[in-house]
Amino acid sequence: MTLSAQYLSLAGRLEAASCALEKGGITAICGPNGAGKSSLLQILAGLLETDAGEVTLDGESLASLESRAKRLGYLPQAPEIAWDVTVRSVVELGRIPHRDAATAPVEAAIAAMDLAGYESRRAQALSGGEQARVLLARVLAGEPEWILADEPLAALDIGHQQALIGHLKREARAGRGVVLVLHDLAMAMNHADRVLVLDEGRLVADAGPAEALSSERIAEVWGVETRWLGEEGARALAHA
Ligand SMILES: Nc1ncnc2c1ncn2[C@@H]1O[C@H](COP(=O)(O)OP(=O)(O)OP(=O)(O)O)[C@@H](O)[C@H]1O
Repeated sequence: MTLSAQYLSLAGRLEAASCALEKGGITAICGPNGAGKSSLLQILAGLLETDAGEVTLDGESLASLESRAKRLGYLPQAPEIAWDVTVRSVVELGRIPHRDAATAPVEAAIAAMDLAGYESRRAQALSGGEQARVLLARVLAGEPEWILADEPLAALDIGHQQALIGHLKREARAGRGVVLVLHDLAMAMNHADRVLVLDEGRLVADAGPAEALSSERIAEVWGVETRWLGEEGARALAHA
């Protein structure tokens, strides 16, 4: 049930980062530009080699795990669709690790990402946010145990952001692991169960959102004076 990283180091990108992530909740990875968030996510997904350290899934090294692609679904930062194919074909690619043509997960993913009616359209000709939803649907169609998504909310309008975070919360409650790189600290504060904060390649916090994203920590790591407004679960971040 655990995706675990031990002393991950990669020159200029990460320094001895260790964490043990659990299924059943949303973990957010936050930090300033260049802090190492995408690098950590790619390493957790088994897509980037480290100079030192190891990632294990339920105690087994990712490096030697044959079922990695089936168990870990990864969405890169600012993805683009480079192939001239239909929306449905892109979403169906999510089934490749399973080597099947199951339609129910494809339909469910299309519905979850509000893409009903888009199935026959050319994916390349969609807007940036629509393409982002198609690529998210591809990840969901693979029904991975872990969803690792780099800035999945960045291109989405507020309605689709709310819908996606609601969907990911339900996936987490249903027992999946969800790990999201987020720049929107209010989203992390309101929706994550746990927040990892990276600063210049070092993991400087691994705690619940209120502790990890305190105003003091934001000042220290991001160099910005802020204060949290509103109630728990509906906080907004204001410049102090
Ligand atoms: N392919 C690469 N080769 C070498 N260094 C890289 C590579 N990709 C990123 N870096 C460097 O590693 C550091 C961490 O980059 P990373 O993309 O992990 O940061 P990030 O926290 O995701 O940043 P952002 O918020 O800007 O997306 C940066 O200094 C970056 O310049």
